[in-house]
Amino acid sequence: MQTDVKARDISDKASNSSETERERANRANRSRLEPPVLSVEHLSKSIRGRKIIDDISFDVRAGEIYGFLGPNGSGKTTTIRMLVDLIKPTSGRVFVCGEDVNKHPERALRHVGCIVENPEMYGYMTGWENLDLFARMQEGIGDTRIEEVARIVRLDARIHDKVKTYSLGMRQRLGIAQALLGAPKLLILDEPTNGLDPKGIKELRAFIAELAAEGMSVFVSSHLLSEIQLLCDRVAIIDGGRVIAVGDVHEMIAQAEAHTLWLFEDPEAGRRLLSDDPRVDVADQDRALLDESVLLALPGAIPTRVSQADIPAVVARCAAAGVGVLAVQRVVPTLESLFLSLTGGGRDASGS
Ligand SMILES: Nc1ncnc2c1ncn2[C@@H]1O[C@H](COP(=O)(O)OP(=O)(O)OP(=O)(O)O)[C@@H](O)[C@H]1O
Repeated sequence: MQTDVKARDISDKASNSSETERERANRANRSRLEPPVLSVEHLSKSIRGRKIIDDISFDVRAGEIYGFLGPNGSGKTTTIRMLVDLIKPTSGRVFVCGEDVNKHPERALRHVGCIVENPEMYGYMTGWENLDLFARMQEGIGDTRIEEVARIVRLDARIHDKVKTYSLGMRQRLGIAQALLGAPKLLILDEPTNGLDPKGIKELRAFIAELAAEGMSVFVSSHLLSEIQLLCDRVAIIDGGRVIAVGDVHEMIAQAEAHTLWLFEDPEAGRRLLSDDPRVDVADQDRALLDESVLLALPGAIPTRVSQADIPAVVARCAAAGVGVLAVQRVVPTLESLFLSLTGGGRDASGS
């Protein structure tokens, strides 16, 4: 099934950048009229008779941050490797800025900066020396551009230090700086937040938003819905090698059934009240598929399905019965529960 969710206006995802929401929405509207920067058409890949990628299609527009979301092993890296001609598709085509990646890789890939897996950097050399080494492999990239990319990824203050003294986040950003050297129109990042601490993730998010604000398209893969939700305009969701949905991630989340967590002074009395209430469906703890961080934040919380409109009346009923409500929290669905709502409950790795 392929669900195409109508694109909506862009919200405040780029709050760390200098671009206002209106400017961002205008840019999104303009870019809808332009030809896509990346077009993936019916791409498939079989390895030793096994279909790893099965007929996937999507477009990425100019200046768009596009999420490629799927669980481990769903086929994200294999797809990205085909996007940049590291492996050949079994069938289907990929176009970058209108150029066929398979037929004219050099012409197509001069518009692309990419990090697949961890970029190789030399620890005994400085950040600058590493960038300079890559710059020499391409034509027309001088010191000014190296300075520029170091500034973009916020490494300018440490660019002359040895890479072995860098944190993981700094190495990651140096990798992105390298990918940016040739001023690509499309930046492809495979799970860029892997291994980063919250500060590193926040910084990465901020400058990806800035790059997009300046017109670059960014294609980011992740297995974390929350990450994609914070970063991306639109998303393709991949599972078992098939794209099961394409569209606006916020709309998808809004349409997915959210859980509501309840925390009571007396959990047993609270559970009895909720179970008796026809407006509330008390969810099975194990099947609630809740985000671990939410469960940690609310230990003892009871997961339910309840319409938002009914919550005040249910809270009032609890209060009238003398059962104190400590907290009521709507939770963002996990990738797993989003899958369930997109596939109508029938998640099947084969996609059939
Ligand atoms: N060269 C290969 N030979 C056989 N199977 C492969 C090969 N490359 C990938 N696969 C299989 O294809 C599937 C998709 O792998 P892929 O690495 O693309 O997924 P992914 O979504 O990037 O996952 P992860 O986030 O864990 O890297 C997996 O089942 C993997 O085992």
